[in-house]
Amino acid sequence: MTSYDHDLIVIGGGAVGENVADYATKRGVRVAIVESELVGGECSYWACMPSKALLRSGHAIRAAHRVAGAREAVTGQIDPAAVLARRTAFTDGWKDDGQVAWLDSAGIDLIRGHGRLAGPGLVQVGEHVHSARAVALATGSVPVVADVPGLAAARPWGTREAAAAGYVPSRLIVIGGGVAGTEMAFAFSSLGSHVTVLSRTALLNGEEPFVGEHLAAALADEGVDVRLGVTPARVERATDGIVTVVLDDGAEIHADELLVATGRRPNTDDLGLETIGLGPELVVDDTMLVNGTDWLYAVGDVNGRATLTHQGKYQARAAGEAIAARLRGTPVLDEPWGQHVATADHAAVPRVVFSDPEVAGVGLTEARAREAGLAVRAVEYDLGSVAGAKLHADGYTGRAKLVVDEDRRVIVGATFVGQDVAELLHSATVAIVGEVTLDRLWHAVPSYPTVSEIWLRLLETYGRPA
Ligand SMILES: Cc1cc2nc3c(=O)[nH]c(=O)nc-3n(C[C@H](O)[C@H](O)[C@H](O)COP(=O)(O)OP(=O)(O)OC[C@H]3O[C@@H](n4cnc5c(N)ncnc54)[C@H](O)[C@@H]3O)c2cc1C
Ligand SMILES: NC(=O)c1ccc[n+]([C@@H]2O[C@H](COP(=O)([O-])OP(=O)(O)OC[C@H]3O[C@@H](n4cnc5c(N)ncnc54)[C@H](O)[C@@H]3O)[C@@H](O)[C@H]2O)c1
Repeated sequence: MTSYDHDLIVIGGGAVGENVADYATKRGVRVAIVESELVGGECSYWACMPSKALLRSGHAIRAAHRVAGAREAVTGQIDPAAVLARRTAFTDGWKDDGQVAWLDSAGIDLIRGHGRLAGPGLVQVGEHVHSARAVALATGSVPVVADVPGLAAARPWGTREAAAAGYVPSRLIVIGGGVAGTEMAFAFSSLGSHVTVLSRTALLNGEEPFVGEHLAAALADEGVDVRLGVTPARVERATDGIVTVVLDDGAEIHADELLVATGRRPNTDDLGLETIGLGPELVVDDTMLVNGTDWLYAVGDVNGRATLTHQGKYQARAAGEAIAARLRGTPVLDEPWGQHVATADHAAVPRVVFSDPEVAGVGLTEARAREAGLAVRAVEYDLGSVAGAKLHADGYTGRAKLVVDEDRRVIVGATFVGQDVAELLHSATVAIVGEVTLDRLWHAVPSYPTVSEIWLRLLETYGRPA
């Protein structure tokens, strides 16, 4: 009988890798994690946590300003140094001692270094080759930098540098009108930067069209210069440090820093995939098993299915337990919505953008549903006219939309834009995953006067059968 160093080696100790390891370990699998930087990964140190910490203080101040009686109590300015210090506290000062202690307490081995496949079930770290019955890749994603002449030489910030910023530049240009660019524009504008956003398309172009319109208006209200439909043609950084972006229409914009947030791609660089006959694009089944193998898994951002921490962790729970089941020889429950599959990746991925107003969406947009061939009907409603929203903030503005599959009479997509709508989203996720029919939804009564009454208004707009 062959002996292995471990039952499972997980390459990459971000949130996703940790969860694969945790769920497999709890089922009796002996696991090691290989990590080349900090245990906890991008989300903990350079993405979700620090970016949300940078955003939160500005949101709190604006929320108080929107309520008469409270606004009079907020008389000072935001304190950027205190915000940056609070952000740093959320990253534990970019130290992973707490995460390492957790791995230890969970009985998961940690191997520090760059992991690379060296053949089936073999992982090379430095000079040493470790063997395992199964390997899970959880190596995350890396930024895609736009191919603009002069950009690399201008030493732009990526999202890492922005999230870990030690100071607030007085002028900041953001290239990219996606999730990261939009959030960072709100964060640095709140902190006092004069921000210019350059986007080829509407902001958050993949969401319902009213999303980008609300965000562009809110950013403009904040004093952000939002330029849509523009493409940077050239970038230069002068010897005095000032950055100039020249647009395709010849316009020039000057700033102290430039942030590039133009998307990410799976991190399959230097992973040794060629040693097992695979190329850089990993295709997985719903248990995250890589096609053409019976021992290799790819989980989280690296498989490109849904590049969000919560969805990667969901995949990790399924994969960790599927790996354990296969290693033990017990049944793999891989029917749709079974214990060992990530079916929700196809139907119900929740997305929150922590802008102000917030954006919260789950499932399909109307356009995506139609592209998928579904017979859908969509209804929209003005969130600002719901009593709970009016109480929540004076002059509340927002919008909501449901996309209904007319054949099954269930919701396949929901989108909300407005202050604090993130907490509304899980109700829609439960409705989609549970395939709750519209007829039954009429019996899910929202409390009065909450923002959730938007559900009733949307149902009334859709109408009841005669
Ligand atoms: C600015 C920004 C903000 C974001 N905000 C949110 C948010 O609010 N909510 C949300 O859900 N998602 C957010 N995301 C997305 C989220 O960060 C990712 O979906 C998440 O980090 C993916 O987790 P992961 O474990 O797959 O990868 P990662 O977190 O990238 O972890 C991968 C780990 O693998 C390690 N590694 C890589 N290669 C090797 C190797 N060969 N050997 C050893 N170790 C290796 C890396 O060092 C890293 O620790 C944000 C992303 C960005 C860029
Ligand atoms: N709140 C959250 O959950 C959150 C926040 C930030 C990031 N993220 C995750 O991180 C990922 C990366 O974020 P992102 O905003 O970089 O990606 P994105 O795909 O959301 O947006 C990229 C933007 O860059 C633009 N772009 C691409 N190439 C360009 C070019 N050559 N020139 C000019 N513009 C160009 C695109 O049109 C798009 O607007 C997201 O997909 C998301 O999964 C999540």
